[in-house]
Amino acid sequence: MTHPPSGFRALLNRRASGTTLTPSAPAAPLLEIAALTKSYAPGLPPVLEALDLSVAPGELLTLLGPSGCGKTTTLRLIAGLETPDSGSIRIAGREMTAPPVPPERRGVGLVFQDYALFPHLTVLGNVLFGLQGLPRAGRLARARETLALVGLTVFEGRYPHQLSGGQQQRVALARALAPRPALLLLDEPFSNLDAQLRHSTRQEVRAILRQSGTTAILVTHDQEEALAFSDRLVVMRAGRAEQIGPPHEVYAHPKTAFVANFLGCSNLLSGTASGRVARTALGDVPLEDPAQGAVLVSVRPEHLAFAQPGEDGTPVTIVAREYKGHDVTYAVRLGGQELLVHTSGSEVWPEGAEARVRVTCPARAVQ
Ligand SMILES: Nc1ncnc2c1ncn2[C@@H]1O[C@H](COP(=O)(O)OP(=O)(O)OP(=O)(O)O)[C@@H](O)[C@H]1O
Repeated sequence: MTHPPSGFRALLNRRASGTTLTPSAPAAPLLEIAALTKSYAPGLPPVLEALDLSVAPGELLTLLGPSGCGKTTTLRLIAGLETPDSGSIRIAGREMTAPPVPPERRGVGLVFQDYALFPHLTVLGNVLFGLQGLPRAGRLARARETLALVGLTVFEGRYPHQLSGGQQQRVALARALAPRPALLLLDEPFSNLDAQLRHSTRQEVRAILRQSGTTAILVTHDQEEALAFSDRLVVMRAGRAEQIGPPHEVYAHPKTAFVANFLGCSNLLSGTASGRVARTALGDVPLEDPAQGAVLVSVRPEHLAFAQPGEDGTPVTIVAREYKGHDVTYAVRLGGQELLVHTSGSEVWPEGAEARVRVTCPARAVQ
């Protein structure tokens, strides 16, 4: 759970003109972070350790990782709400850390989990609040334009408590977008919404950001959200970026056991590799990349299937079944280890059954 930081009001209060940053060249990164390190107290291990990150203009990047890995701290450092111990943050080519640029002059907008709307202001009033630097006529036009962008024109006279959670989050988005920030930071913005609303709001927000060409960083610990939302994602672990890439690449080619299990789930088997094959408890498993010697092999549950009569397979016992309609996940026992097998819903095996499984795709050797 994250709350609006103390500098939030300052960010909302920033002048809408004159502080908005535009990238100097379209190809240059909009945000560049280099060797960013932060500890909250002397003697404690750093919360962020030499983090490198770059975000292209218009890109939607997600920071994904377990609680406490430093996601919110990264956003707070970018926004200027925390000071780094060392390292550099450049937004649109401008160094933000030395000398420190105050939050309200960074061209950064923020959206939080709990919306942080002002309850005594109408929807329009909330959006206008972020535009105090513009002439009154300009403010009204820009606020209404942004409310139209998020599809809330008809609600402009309502108060936050008269809106659904998803609508409130779109007001918060409008308020953050109205001053045309160079970079939008979204800190777990969908976590307060129920599952269905979370899904639709996420899609709407993504479409709005795309339509407005906004560069954004989303913080989440929800892997499905990260996969669906981002152009690239950063899997963070203990203050470091463990792997960065487009969602499908990171999912298909995890470099470490941590990434394989944090983004989706994976069966990890120890084995001995010789070129493109590893000998494991599942037999000889084909490898995507050649390796030698002792390896840890990651096999996605959807890359295991039950062998049909006549097909080779390793004998297993089915210990549990989770039927989900369109598909089924089985836990199977193989020696002393339990593996997950993900199959289509058309194939239903009873618990306790003896079956055989086979690997259907080349696997990854991970660190
Ligand atoms: N103001 C602070 N003072 C001291 N320690 C802090 C402070 N803020 C965060 N921390 C610590 O820094 C670490 C990283 O916190 P951070 O909020 O960045 O993690 P996170 O990945 O965003 O976690 P979550 O998903 O739970 O929000 C945690 O161990 C946290 O307890």
